[in-house]
Amino acid sequence: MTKRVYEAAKEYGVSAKAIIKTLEEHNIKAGNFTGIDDTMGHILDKSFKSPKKMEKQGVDESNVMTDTTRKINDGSRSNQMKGQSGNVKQTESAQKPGHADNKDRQNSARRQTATGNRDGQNSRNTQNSRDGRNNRNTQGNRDGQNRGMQSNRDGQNRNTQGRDSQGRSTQSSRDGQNRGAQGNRDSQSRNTPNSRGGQNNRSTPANRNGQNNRSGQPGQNAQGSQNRSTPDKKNDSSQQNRTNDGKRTKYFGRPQQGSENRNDPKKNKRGPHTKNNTAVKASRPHTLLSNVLNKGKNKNNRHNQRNQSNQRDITGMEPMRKKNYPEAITLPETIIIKDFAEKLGREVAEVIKKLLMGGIMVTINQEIDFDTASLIADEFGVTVTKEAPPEDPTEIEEIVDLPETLKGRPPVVTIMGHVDHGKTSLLDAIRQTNVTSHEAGGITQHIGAYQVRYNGRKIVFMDTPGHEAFTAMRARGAQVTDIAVLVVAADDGVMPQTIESINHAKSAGVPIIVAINKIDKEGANPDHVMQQLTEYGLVSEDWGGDTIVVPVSAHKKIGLDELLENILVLAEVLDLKANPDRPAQGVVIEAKLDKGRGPVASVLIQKGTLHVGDTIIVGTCFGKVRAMTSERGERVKKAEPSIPVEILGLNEVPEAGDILNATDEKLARTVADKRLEKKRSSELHVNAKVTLDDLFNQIQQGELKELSLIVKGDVQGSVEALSQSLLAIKSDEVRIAIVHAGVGAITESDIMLASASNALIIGFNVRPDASARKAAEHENVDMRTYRVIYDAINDVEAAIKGMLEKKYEEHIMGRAEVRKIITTPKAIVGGSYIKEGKITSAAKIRLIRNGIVIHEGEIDGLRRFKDDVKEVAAGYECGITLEKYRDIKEGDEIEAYEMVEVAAE
Ligand SMILES: Nc1nc2c(ncn2[C@@H]2O[C@H](COP(=O)(O)OP(=O)(O)OP(=O)(O)O)[C@@H](O)[C@H]2O)c(=O)[nH]1
Repeated sequence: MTKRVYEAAKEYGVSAKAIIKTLEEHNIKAGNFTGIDDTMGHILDKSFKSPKKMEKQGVDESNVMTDTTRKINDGSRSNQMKGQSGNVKQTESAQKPGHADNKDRQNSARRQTATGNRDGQNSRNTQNSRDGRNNRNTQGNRDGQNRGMQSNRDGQNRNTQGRDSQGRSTQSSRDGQNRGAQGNRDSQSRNTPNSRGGQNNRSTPANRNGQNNRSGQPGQNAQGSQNRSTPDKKNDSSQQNRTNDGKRTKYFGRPQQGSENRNDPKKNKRGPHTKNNTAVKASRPHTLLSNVLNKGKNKNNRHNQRNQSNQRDITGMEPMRKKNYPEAITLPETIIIKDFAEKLGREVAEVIKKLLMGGIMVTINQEIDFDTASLIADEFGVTVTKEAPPEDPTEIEEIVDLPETLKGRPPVVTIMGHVDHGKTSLLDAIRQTNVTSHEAGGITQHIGAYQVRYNGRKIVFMDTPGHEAFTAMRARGAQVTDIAVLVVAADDGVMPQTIESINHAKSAGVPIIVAINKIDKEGANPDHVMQQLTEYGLVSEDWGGDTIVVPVSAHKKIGLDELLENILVLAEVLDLKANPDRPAQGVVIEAKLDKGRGPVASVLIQKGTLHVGDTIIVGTCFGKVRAMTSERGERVKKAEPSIPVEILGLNEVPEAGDILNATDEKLARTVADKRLEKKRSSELHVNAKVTLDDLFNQIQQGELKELSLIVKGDVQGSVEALSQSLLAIKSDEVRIAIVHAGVGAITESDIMLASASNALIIGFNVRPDASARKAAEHENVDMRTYRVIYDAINDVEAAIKGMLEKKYEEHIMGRAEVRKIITTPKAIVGGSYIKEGKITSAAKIRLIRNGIVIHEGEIDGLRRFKDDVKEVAAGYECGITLEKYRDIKEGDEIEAYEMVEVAAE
């Protein structure tokens, strides 16, 4: 009777676990009650019997295993050890050129070893005249054993295809053994790994080979399985094995045939390097299938897949289903993962995985930018070039100016600085000294910029001090400023807007000249200012830095020449140039509709020269330049780079920051039309947004069948409660859907979601953050915030029924940031900085922490220095105490608002 694992364990004096583990290492799954077949027996012998014992047993076993087979077995082992065969001819052939090409010598060795085994098997089969059952068992055992040993030697390889193939062979052997030698093994045996091996074998080449051998034809898998499941048949099969003993070469016909082919290259259709080919050829269709199966079986095993391809290489065959990965691809600015994977010829999962490894989480339909995509493509060894962006019919083609066409142009200067530090006074002082007195005549008029002449050279000053104009232009992609003059009052020093100005200039890449103003004033301390500026990276040239610092007095007109001189020096360093001989390009600084003259636009020409009579396109407007005027009110016929002019002749009023292009009339018209179309459609899109006020109207007009809501709240409980209550609102006309509900402040992404899904945002005890407010304004998204759930539900219900009462509207006055907490015996004072608008002592306030409203109430005290004040404007600091509330913390936001009565419509 067959030994069970636990019995064997006793016999070897080891634990059953050790037995199971050892068998597992040889790809045999076993449990405590699994019967030990011969293959297993040999494995266990080798593992748990001492060499001496083994030797002895080897002799003892001579009645089972012939000397020949042992020799071959040894040969196979030595093949494995050396990675080459010294004594088996067929194995030598494995080293022929086709294999020598193979870089993976290790695999080659493995392959050779496998072949050696097979060969050995064949020769055994041929030579052996012993009982078929035994032979087959022996073969099976040896085969299994050898390969098992190989697996042992190369643990890594256990999961490779090589190993698979070994595994399959092993299983096949076992299978053959089961069916052949122990055809009537008990059912338990069928449930052992062997029988599982048998199942696998049905789809594996080795087994199929075995089956073919047995049946003499392929496609006997079913029979194989029948054998296993039908004892009678199994017996038949074993009977057949035995009776067919003499025809064993037929049994193993294919390998034998393969062996012949290997020995005789002439017979080998695939050429000299196909020793293995032949073997594989015989089983190629099976291999294909088994590859697929193995892929599924071992899909998580990268090594396996890698070695599969190695194995194929060793065979010298074309890798099966070889993918032709592109070497180079072109990519647009952004690409969806799915399309990207397609371009790479890779699985989406592979691409996502690579991104994940780079710390980027994406989904199949998500977009990645060109840079990210190039990095990933690089990982796959694919070269990337950027696709030319599709032509935009709303764009005017950029003219590239050759270096030789460029000529010097005046610098354009913007004056920036904190409130009251003297920007306007400085501009005026420069204008008075350098415009009115030097260029007599003409009434100066405001056109947004003016030119001054100093030492025979021009400087253009933007007439709108402060960074508002600067940032507005930049937001539209227009950069007009070459140099920023940062005005800092010598008595006040660096203030919040000074820092903001520095940051704006820095982010725009505009060099800064510091003008320390009011040096005439008592208490002026320019050194202190210079000291403060070093903290922001502005180190004066006098102190070894590279920032030009000029002490000035706008009032006393001190240092103005020096300032202008330095502007010109810096301009020279900047080497400001433009091509004046080309169609003009400029930026609108200001625009208005003049009753008498029609649309008027102040433009700063940046490239080329604008002439009266030129056809121009400015944003969505177009026209012919009817007249041009300088800031002195003089009519001019042309305007060169850096020159500000006021132009007449446009069909509409453009917006500040719009780009002017001189072009031909037809193009101007069509492009302006396209731009207008684009603008209208985007406006239409924005206008279609649902609002609580317009809800009833939209429902009535049948425009709205579903009211989408985004619910944000301070805690999960309130979000859930509010969502449930909102969903419970009954209406025949409209269905309520909550597209998103979450905890936390209303963010920009909530707004974008609301915009995309035409949803209303209902906030409970939360407020929108700054970017969300801006986005909501831009996207026309209606946000409603509540402190009482009941109010929110009431409002939505009333809006659906068209009964929304709206007597008062909340008007946000300003926002302050609490920067320091001052504790006094009487109160907790929030030392705050007014970021936007203003805060008045009578305002209602909300105290917001991380976007959550933590308190709503009134202001108790508003102080600047030691004085109580009624209001504090943006850019100033103040102390705020709240009525009956002391939990103020640094970083909190105080939002001041008032309720404004809305006039009845
Ligand atoms: N003593 C002295 N006072 C000056 C000087 N320059 C400006 N001032 C005064 O400082 C105050 C603010 O000057 P503005 O030119 O209005 O300052 P600003 O920076 O343009 O102010 P905003 O336009 O409010 O941002 C005015 O009262 C000026 O008279 C100066 O050089 N010396």
